[in-house]
Amino acid sequence: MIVFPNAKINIGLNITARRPDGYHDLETVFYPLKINDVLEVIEANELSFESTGLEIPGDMDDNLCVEGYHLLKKDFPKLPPVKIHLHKNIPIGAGLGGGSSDAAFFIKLMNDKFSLELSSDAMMEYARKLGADCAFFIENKPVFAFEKGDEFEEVKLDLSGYHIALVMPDEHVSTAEAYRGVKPAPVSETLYDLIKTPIANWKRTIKNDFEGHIFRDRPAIRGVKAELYEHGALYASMSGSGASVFGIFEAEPDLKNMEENYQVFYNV
Ligand SMILES: C[C@](O)(CO)[C@H](O)COP(=O)(O)OP(=O)(O)OC[C@H]1O[C@@H](n2ccc(N)nc2=O)[C@H](O)[C@@H]1O
Ligand SMILES: Nc1ncnc2c1ncn2[C@@H]1O[C@H](COP(=O)(O)OP(=O)(O)OP(=O)(O)O)[C@@H](O)[C@H]1O
Repeated sequence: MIVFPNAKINIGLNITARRPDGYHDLETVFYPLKINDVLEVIEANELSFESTGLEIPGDMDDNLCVEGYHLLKKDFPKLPPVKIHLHKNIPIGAGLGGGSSDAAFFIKLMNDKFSLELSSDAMMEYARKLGADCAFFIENKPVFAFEKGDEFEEVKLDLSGYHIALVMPDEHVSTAEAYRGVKPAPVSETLYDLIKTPIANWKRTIKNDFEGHIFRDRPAIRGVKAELYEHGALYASMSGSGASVFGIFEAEPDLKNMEENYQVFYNV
């Protein structure tokens, strides 16, 4: 069985409080992107994991798909061993949630393949244990997310009439490091309301709280956002904890000069 885990972007990200468990409360809007990994699972005699494509840091046991297998196996001891093949295409350490998506799609695939009969809520519960971003990818539709980023309210947001371009500078930001640099603060106007306003307003109203310190330490990323605006973006922002930056355009932009320095994905 083969599935195609996709990336996400965060449109707006407000970090509102530090939680007693060391995590942070936040509000963000998750939007699915058309950049995909390929994940194949075959029944086998022993558990194995192999990856092709982009190199994934860490060994087999650190991979979120393998962690997902162990998590399910605890509750479904009869689950047979599987061979997992992941072709990695979503940039890593990019704020695109690639690892989280692989894990969520792995859970959905195992649920289908072995008829585990888990509800969407039950799969989200497993996903939450693997990472804050992970639960979003179970239903994988635009949502306003709150608390740790793993509780959701559906939002009607359809950007299919726009062109989203994604630019990947040659920088990788660790999520934990990104959170350490932020001073949480409550918001005066919730993103849940702001996201319903015209995109032309977003440049003024919708922010990613990570940009402050990450742009200070890594000016190249700030430069990418500025260039997207110079190319006519209606809205541009770093995604999640970076380092990728996306731009929302009315028509397909010509970013050829950016392609010389960065990896550019069009119409994602
Ligand atoms: C930056 C975002 O991608 C925005 O969507 C997410 O908040 C990160 O989600 P994720 O990568 O799935 O995060 P996890 O793997 O659960 O956590 C990685 C690290 O990020 C920090 N973390 C994450 C989520 C959150 N709400 N508060 C945090 O402080 C913690 O230090 C944690 O150890
Ligand atoms: N299947 C996987 N794909 C990529 N990274 C993985 C995977 N499983 C575990 N990891 C670990 O997770 C780390 C970050 O992965 P990922 O690419 O999802 O981060 P990110 O782009 O910063 O996403 P996020 O938006 O969730 O912060 C990697 O450095 C790697 O060690």
